[in-house]
Amino acid sequence: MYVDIGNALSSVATPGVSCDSLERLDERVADAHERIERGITDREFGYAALALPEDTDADVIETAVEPLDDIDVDAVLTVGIGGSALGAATVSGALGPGSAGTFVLDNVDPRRTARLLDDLPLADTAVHVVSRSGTTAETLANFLVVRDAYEAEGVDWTERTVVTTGPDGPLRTLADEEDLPALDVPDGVPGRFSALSTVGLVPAAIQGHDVSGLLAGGQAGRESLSGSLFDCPAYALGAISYALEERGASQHVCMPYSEDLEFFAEWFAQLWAESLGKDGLGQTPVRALGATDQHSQLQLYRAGRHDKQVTFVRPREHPAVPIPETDVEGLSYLGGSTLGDLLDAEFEATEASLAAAGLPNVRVEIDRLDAESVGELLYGYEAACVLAGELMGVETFTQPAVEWGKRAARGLLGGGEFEEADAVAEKQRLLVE
Ligand SMILES: O=P(O)(O)OC[C@H]1O[C@H](O)[C@H](O)[C@@H](O)[C@@H]1O
Repeated sequence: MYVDIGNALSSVATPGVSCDSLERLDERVADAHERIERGITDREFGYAALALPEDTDADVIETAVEPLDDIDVDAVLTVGIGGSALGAATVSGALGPGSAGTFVLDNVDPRRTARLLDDLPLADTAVHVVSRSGTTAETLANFLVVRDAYEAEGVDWTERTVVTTGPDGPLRTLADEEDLPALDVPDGVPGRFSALSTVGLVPAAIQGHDVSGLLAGGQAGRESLSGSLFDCPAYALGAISYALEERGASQHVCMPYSEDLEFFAEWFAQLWAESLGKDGLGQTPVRALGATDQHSQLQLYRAGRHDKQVTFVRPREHPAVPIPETDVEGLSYLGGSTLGDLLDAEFEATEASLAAAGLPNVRVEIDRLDAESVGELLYGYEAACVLAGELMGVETFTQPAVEWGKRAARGLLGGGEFEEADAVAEKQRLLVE
């Protein structure tokens, strides 16, 4: 992974702004790096995520999905939500379908769920049900609906299902009762940091992707961590994002120039929002796609309120799709190029346009969309996020605000006594009166 913060540095280095000078910032990166290293070594909660490339056993994942070889798997359906869905969606999205298409049920929208279950060839569809807690209402409800659809078609779902969950909870009970292949979530790793584990890699294994390569890429990211933002791409990204946030960049636009990285932008949104949105701080993540969103959002980024950091994410190599020569007047300039050339030109023009307008932007590149590069990209963003959290002084690995809503929803559905549900009921009562 390569990170170029050149276009953002001038914003940070502007004299008189209430932001650390670069030198001081780098000293703080060195301190934070020491803290992070201690956390990784001791496998402390959260920091353990940065040890996943070493701790995840590709063989365990590959062995768990072996029984699926007896079925001609055409599709893999992930049933999970948040960190239990987005890592897998990102990996599979970035690497492409491999031997089976991937689908994700991470919402309880009845229209979408019904349509998806109607369309999927269930006899040839493997299901990966993931919930770290084993209690998340959306995931368990969707799984019950999926099971029912298999039974209605007379297809044995138990032969097609792999579960990944924690040691307790209803999902673990169900896996035990039905004798399903069940993988453990890694200890001490919050869902949004678990892409490079059983949580994120099962669909990739079913699709025949190179799970060891993904972990090797993560390990390259691990080995690149060092005590200076000038030597470590991940920390350059984390430190500049922190510094820009301090300077008013309250929004962080993640703009991949690759359709296959669209899920990556969604994964980034959860990582950044849940980890850093605390104590009145944090950057609101915004998802955009190059070149498409140049034609819808770029006007705002360049000429609207300068409260944004734009981070471009792109592979350096593209498959060659030549644009045919034409003698149509006004189009001849396209002939002889490839779609990749055009995409690159669009990217470079946009980057220059934002820089010329003084909007800080960062460039994150990988060589190509292969297992190693994607593993390194995911690891690099996680390390960037952990570093930014250290610099901001927030509790990166918790999400109390999300949990309030989860408890309230369960309470409202009769899933136990929850004070939060009482608060919602009281608010509804006041609205009615
Ligand atoms: O994996 P689960 O326990 O089902 O949790 C799924 C998701 O639930 C919540 O929304 C949390 O805020 C997320 O961080 C988590 O990834």
